[in-house]
Amino acid sequence: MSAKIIDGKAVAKSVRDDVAAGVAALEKDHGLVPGLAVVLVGEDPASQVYVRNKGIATREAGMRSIEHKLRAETSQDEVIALVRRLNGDDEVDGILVQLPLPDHIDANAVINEIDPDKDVDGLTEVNAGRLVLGKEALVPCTPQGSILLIKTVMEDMSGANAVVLGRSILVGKPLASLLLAEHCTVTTAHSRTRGVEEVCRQADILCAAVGRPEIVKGDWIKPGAVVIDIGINRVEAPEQGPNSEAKGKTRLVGDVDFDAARAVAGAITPVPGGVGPMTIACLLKNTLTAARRRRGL
Ligand SMILES: Nc1nc(=O)c2c([nH]1)NC[C@@H]1CN(c3ccc(C(=O)N[C@@H](CCC(=O)O)C(=O)O)cc3)C=[N+]21
Ligand SMILES: [Mg+2]
Repeated sequence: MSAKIIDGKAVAKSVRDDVAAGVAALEKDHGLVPGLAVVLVGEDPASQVYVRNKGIATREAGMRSIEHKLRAETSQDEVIALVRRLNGDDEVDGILVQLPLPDHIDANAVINEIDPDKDVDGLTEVNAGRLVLGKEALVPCTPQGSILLIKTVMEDMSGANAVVLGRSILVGKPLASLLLAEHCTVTTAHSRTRGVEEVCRQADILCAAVGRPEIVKGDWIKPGAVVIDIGINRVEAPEQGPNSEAKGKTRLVGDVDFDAARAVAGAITPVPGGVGPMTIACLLKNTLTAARRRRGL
């Protein structure tokens, strides 16, 4: 048996098309063009690529992209002052502060300055609280995208055993809340979990978000399970010898040993082309949602 490969790029495209249609309707009916402000501090190359891609996707959806690029030495107070300015700017519907921030800045302090109704990353304490309480929230993009991908292969998650590997604030914790809201029986496993392989083998839905390349092996997976690989790990391309042209090149791998897993799973997301594209699509979705809700639409 070989698993169905879940095409995150295709699902993301359809989410983005829906967002674009919603944006067009908002402009036609109300003369509103949603705006997404992205704040980048420093010159981290990976972050620069993400921010550029977000800008392109935002404009493709018909929204305004407002990019603030600050020097790596920018003080925490200056970043907070910018966030407050964006909070007060009516043209700005969504605010995303790109993580990680430089070491001298307390990311928590900055994130919690964001107006919760513009917090399109869903990372403020207010949105995290709303999510856990089952209230209307802006939901973190990667977990939201993961749920949408599961729904493409599983009509009803009710009663399913869902295991989330990882307990980060960005992914693991909110994903566990979302799975619970879908009526799954949810287990969060992490570095202190005893017998993690056996825990994973019970999963009808296995979500891996620990940031360790290919740690989930084929024999951790229950036959027929849905496997959502949230890891994005850049590793040295191993097939390249010292004389290879590609020496020093890297490739992207997930937290799951894909080739082994696809022989056991019922459905699986690839890396790249799985959850990653959904993250950006859901960011656009949240920005449209924020633009509507802020105006009671
Ligand atoms: N405030 C904040 N919110 C974030 O959501 C956030 C962040 N900071 N900092 C960095 C991480 C990472 N992240 C990704 C988004 C899309 C892809 C993505 O589209 N990946 C492609 C491949 C991209 C590539 O080739 O590098 C894929 O998986 O197919 C990956 C990673 C959002 N993050
Ligand atoms: Mg996110």
